[in-house]
Amino acid sequence: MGFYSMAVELTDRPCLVVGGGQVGERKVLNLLEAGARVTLVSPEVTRVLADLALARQLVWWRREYQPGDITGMTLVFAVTDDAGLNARVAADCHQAGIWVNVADAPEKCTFMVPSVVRRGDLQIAISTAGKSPALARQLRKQLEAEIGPEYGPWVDFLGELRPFLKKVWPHDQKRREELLRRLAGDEILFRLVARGKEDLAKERVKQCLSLPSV
Ligand SMILES: C[C@@]1(CC(=O)O)c2cc3[nH]c(cc4nc(cc5[nH]c(cc(n2)[C@H]1CCC(=O)O)[C@@](C)(CC(=O)O)[C@@H]5CCC(=O)O)C(CC(=O)O)=C4CCC(=O)O)c(CCC(=O)O)c3CC(=O)O
Ligand SMILES: NC(=O)C1=CN([C@@H]2O[C@H](COP(=O)(O)OP(=O)(O)OC[C@H]3O[C@@H](n4cnc5c(N)ncnc54)[C@H](O)[C@@H]3O)[C@@H](O)[C@H]2O)C=CC1
Repeated sequence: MGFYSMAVELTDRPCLVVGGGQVGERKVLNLLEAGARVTLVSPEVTRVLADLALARQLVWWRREYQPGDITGMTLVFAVTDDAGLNARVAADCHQAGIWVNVADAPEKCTFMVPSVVRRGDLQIAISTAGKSPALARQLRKQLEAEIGPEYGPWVDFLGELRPFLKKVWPHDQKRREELLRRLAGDEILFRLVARGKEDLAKERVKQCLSLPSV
């Protein structure tokens, strides 16, 4: 059965990470980047995680997992090196109806973490449904070489155009769609924005507005 991909809003949402090793560290860093409120439960943690706890970027419960820990959590990550414990965390979450990621047991996950190319608000997520995380990572590296940092400002630019075009043609959705598709693939505009020449790019958009629709 296939998996359903989502882009999830986690700002200020409580998320629990059980286990503070290498895998826990990777999950925590991604959660913090998404603005989640992270609680970490683990007797020992990596240096990076201990520093984040000291800087109050996360809450660290320095002890072993207890069943009540998952209460009220939006997402839970069972990422210890103890398979039995990970399975218990998963069972607690399944029973409580809480989404859970299990580092060593894809079949117990109610969500998996994809490999992600990040360029500002553009994200490209790669999932293999747990069949080959190594392939997901390799494809991320390939895409990172192809999709450069200039895609961040490009997405911002296109994001500004949409509400503008809605104002210009509030009732002509078909025309807006045609133009937005054309602009998203416009090589010259892309290069202008990549060179920081947003003003020139906007001029070009105005020219496009006067063109007959295709
Ligand atoms: C099911 C899933 C659950 C989850 O964690 O969400 C899961 C499970 C497991 N991973 C294992 C191993 C490795 N994981 C990685 C790397 C990543 N793993 C990630 C996700 C996922 N891993 C989910 C499925 C994602 C999907 O396939 O769609 C990434 C994409 C995202 C992230 O973790 O942030 C991140 C890359 C980030 C990046 O760099 O872009 C590497 C590569 C490396 O480290 O170089 C290896 C070694 C090579 C290999 O095994 O392929 C093992 C065996 C452990 C063992 O053998 O003991 C299990 C357990 C099992 O399979 O039983
Ligand atoms: N999903 C993924 O991307 C990957 C998953 N894995 C799997 O993830 C597991 C964890 O890997 P690492 O982080 O490298 O292990 P690790 O040994 O570096 O860290 C394990 C952490 O779990 C904590 N822990 C142990 N018992 C605990 C308990 N009862 N309550 C709370 N915390 C507890 C330890 O203090 C430690 O911080 C491995 O067993 C491996 O099978 C490994 C590589 C990638």
